Amino acid sequence: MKPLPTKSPLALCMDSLGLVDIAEIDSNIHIRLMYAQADNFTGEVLYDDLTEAYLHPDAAHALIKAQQALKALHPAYSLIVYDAARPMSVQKKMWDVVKGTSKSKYVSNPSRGGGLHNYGLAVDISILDSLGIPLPMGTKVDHLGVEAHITQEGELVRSGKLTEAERRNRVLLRKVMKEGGFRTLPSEWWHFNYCSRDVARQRYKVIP
Ligand SMILES: C[C@@H](N)C(=O)N[C@H](C)C(=O)O
Ligand SMILES: [Zn+2]
Repeated sequence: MKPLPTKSPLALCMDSLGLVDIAEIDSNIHIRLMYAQADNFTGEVLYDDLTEAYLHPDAAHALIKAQQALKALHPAYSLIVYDAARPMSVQKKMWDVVKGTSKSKYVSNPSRGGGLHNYGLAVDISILDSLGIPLPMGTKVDHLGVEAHITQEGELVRSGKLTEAERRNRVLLRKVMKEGGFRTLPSEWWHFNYCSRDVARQRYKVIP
């Protein structure tokens, strides 16, 4: 008999908090955690023992609805998750990199309660085409700058910083995520919250 794969301490901690491994509930959603490699905005590996994407069950079910909405429109496309539940200990490392810089507005401050990732209620996500290649969205995921803002896409297209096809791809991502029940974040095309910060603080638990 094949032995069961062993889970890392962080994965077991996520399990113990009642979070769900997205791959276990929908194996068609791709997972590639961007903070498990050093080529992220911090320049450091932040998840040295996590390869799974976890979410609170409420957000996980919304994500499955979003994947179904995408498949209904484009059967060959699939969602790809770059980050999901994120411990507050990791949020502190991110914050230390940006605090006191112009990039601090792109990271939730842990001393103010952090953000929705720290409850397993936010996801960083994009769309893969039929060949498994991410659709062009105008910037890489986690580009901390105005080109990633969703509030100025018309102007970005007019000034040649975003193509019309890239804008349409972002619109498609927003459409299916909203159908799932997620909300957008003005400064990041890839980030979606399941609920407001107030609701998260009232009804859900922080991941330490
Ligand atoms: C750093 C970026 N990927 C991110 O997650 N930003 C949000 C706003 C957060 O830190 O909660
Ligand atoms: Zn995010």
